[in-house]
Amino acid sequence: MRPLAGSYLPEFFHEDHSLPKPSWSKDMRLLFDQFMKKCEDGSWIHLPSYNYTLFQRSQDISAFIHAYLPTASKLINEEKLLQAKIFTRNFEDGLGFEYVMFYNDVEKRVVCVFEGGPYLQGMPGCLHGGAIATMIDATVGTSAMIAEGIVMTANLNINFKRPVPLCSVVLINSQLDKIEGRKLFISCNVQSVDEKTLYTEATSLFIKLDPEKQV
Ligand SMILES: CCCCCCCCCCCC(=O)SCCNC(=O)CCNC(=O)[C@H](O)C(C)(C)COP(=O)(O)OP(=O)(O)OC[C@H]1O[C@@H](n2cnc3c(N)ncnc32)[C@H](O)[C@@H]1OP(=O)(O)O
Repeated sequence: MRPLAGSYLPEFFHEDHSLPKPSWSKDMRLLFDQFMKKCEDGSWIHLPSYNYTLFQRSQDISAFIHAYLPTASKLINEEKLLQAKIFTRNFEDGLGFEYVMFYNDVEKRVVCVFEGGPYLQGMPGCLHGGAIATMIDATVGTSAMIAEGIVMTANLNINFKRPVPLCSVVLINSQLDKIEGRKLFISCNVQSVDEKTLYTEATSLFIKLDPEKQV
């Protein structure tokens, strides 16, 4: 399996969607700048984000699925796979998921600065719970992938404690708690920018995929 490499991907997939855009709010931009400052001494790393999955060439996606997900591969339409994109990165700017992640290797933490746009409404004026769950999964998933490579979410347990106001900026803080064999335990919370409101708490279990197993 070839590793993910920027030079290996077609030019139009190189756009890093985690960089500031005119649609970002002042809070989002401020937090981005604060974290970029923390990156200067190397303690934090800015994680780029693209709108493709691990591989873009159809034969590589196919090889991945056959190696890691042989059961699913029987039901997958390979032609449709050519259109596959990460769904959090395919809304128009400012309308859906706007986010940027940073990683601290010493603390084993991934922090996501997230602003959920107007197309993510659930209850009036509030962010849809599924959108929050998606971003929690993406944040803890990133943490798991950094630690162990090819992983899948086995369990995601979420307590929604306060509604998240639509179009507000939140901090998603994740922490790799422990690794036991193929199991990764990662906890997470979602807080307001001023850290005064705890919106959501979550725990998760990720499993490192074993290509010897028929999943
Ligand atoms: C560039 C782009 C970046 C983009 C980066 C963005 C990252 C996004 C991340 C998104 C990730 C997803 O949404 S993934 C999509 C949602 N998830 C899925 O579809 C996964 C579906 N489930 C599965 O395929 C399977 O259950 C697996 C792979 C998770 C595990 O299967 P397996 O490999 O056969 O493992 P198995 O033997 O069953 O379990 C291994 C050990 O884990 C335990 N275990 C397994 N499941 C559970 C469970 N739910 N709760 C407790 N414990 C469990 C077992 O008891 C066992 O413990 P012991 O006996 O060893 O002690």
